[in-house]
Amino acid sequence: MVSLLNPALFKDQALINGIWCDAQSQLRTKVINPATLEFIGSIPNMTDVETKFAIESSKNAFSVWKKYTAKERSTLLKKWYDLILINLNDLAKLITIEQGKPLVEARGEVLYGASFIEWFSEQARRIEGETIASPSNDRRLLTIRQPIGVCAAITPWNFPAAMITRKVAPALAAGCTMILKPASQTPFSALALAELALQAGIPPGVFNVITGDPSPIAHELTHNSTVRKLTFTGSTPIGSLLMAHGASHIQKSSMELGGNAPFIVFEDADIDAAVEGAIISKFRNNGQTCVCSNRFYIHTLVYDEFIQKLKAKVEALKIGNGLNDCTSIGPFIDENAFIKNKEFITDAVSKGAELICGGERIYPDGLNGFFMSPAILINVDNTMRVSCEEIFGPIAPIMQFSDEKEVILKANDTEFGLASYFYTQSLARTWRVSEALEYGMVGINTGLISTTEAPFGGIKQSGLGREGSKHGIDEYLEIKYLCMGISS
Ligand SMILES: NC(=O)C1=CN([C@@H]2O[C@H](COP(=O)(O)OP(=O)(O)OC[C@H]3O[C@@H](n4cnc5c(N)ncnc54)[C@H](OP(=O)(O)O)[C@@H]3O)[C@@H](O)[C@H]2O)C=CC1
Ligand SMILES: O=C(O)CCCC(=O)O
Repeated sequence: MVSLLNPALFKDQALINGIWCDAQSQLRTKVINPATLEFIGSIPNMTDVETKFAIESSKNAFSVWKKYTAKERSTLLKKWYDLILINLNDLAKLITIEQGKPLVEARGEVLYGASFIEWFSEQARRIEGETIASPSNDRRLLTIRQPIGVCAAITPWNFPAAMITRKVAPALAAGCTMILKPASQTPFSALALAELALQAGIPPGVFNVITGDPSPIAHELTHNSTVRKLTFTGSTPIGSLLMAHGASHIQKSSMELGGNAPFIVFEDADIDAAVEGAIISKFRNNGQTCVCSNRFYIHTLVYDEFIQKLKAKVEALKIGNGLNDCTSIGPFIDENAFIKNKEFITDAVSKGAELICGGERIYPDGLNGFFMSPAILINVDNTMRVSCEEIFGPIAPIMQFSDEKEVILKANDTEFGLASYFYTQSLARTWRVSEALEYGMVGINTGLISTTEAPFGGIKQSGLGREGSKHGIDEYLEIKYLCMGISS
């Protein structure tokens, strides 16, 4: 049992129509702490049966919620935001215990997650239509924007709070209702957020949370034509599967999928800044974010300096239980993630790469969790899995280059297109490279790009749609065109 300042935040039931409930089967799934392997609690193992109830509840709630004025919705979202800030420390502790990230990052995630609720509480009041110049005097043309209706979200374990608010807040701001299925490995943050939404006065059924077996739940969410929109963050294969399911009734979807971010350091870069950016963009959340740098391209003229400085910083990272204040790197989410990363290293080394630090299983302070020391691989090439697949772990694969055109070709040579990064002090190169990179997001002289105010999303197989920013709410609105005949 987790000890919290506000014990009411630890919920181990699903929330349907404002009522905390168990699975009809009474089956439950265990959740463990990935740093200690200790049992945290368990959650109802629901299936399509409970999903149908949740959809019905969301449908009924939609008929009420869509009639709230924009200001009323905005006020309730703002109350939710305020309650999250009041409970910041408990929510951060829950994230660290179920996901493993250091407490300082978990606090950052709660604030980042809350910022979407604050932002969309403001955007709720800026949903606007347009008037259109008419081609004839006997007609007037205009548009209004209306909520899509019942929406569903399926979220991953790497950001147990922020991936929820980034989807739920714009949906509710638009006047939609939402059914969430959080990741089974990190459900407690989502359930705590739902409890706070109830306390804020968001009406029953507007935000439902169901936990359990992803296949039957997702099957119902994607085949039931009441659910007009699905938003997903996770792996590309599951995103593709969900889109295919939803296609049966032309379900609208937004997808935030895998990445393979290049991180390019040109010869005119500020190397200390580039090393700092590399540490943040590669090792944040133990490398488990979709925008983490996946491949480093370093210009030959600054290669030795970059490697030497990066290695010193990587070796200084403190690995351990995220609840300890000095920890900068936590565990993998599970053993499979550890094994996958070990295989990346073995594959790369067998093809000629050199492991210059890390890559070992470790037991910091005697902990049994899924820990690996952060690794740097040099002499990497594009035949190695580590440069083609999403790593999602603390491995930095490094390659050299000497020509701008060549490095852009290599950076774009992937089916992914989410985040990319480069370092230079040349203004002309900044524009050239920014325009040439085939990615939804480009970090220039920074390794940290995410913020509520900016559009987050990818191109190619990294996804569809944008989250956050003024565009995020559009994903939950339909445009309706009104054509008014006018007798003269
Ligand atoms: N873009 C991103 O931010 C993320 C990318 N990934 C990538 O995916 C890899 C694998 O991670 P993993 O956690 O397995 O990612 P998944 O895509 O499998 O999981 C993400 C979400 O999808 C759900 N899910 C799993 N299987 C199905 C299914 N058949 N139908 C519907 N929903 C499903 C999961 O539920 P449940 O938890 O119940 O299994 C979870 O809620 C990572 O190593 C990383 O490369 C992973 C997470 C986030
Ligand atoms: O990994 C993700 O899907 C979310 C990235 C977190 C962020 O930077 O917004």
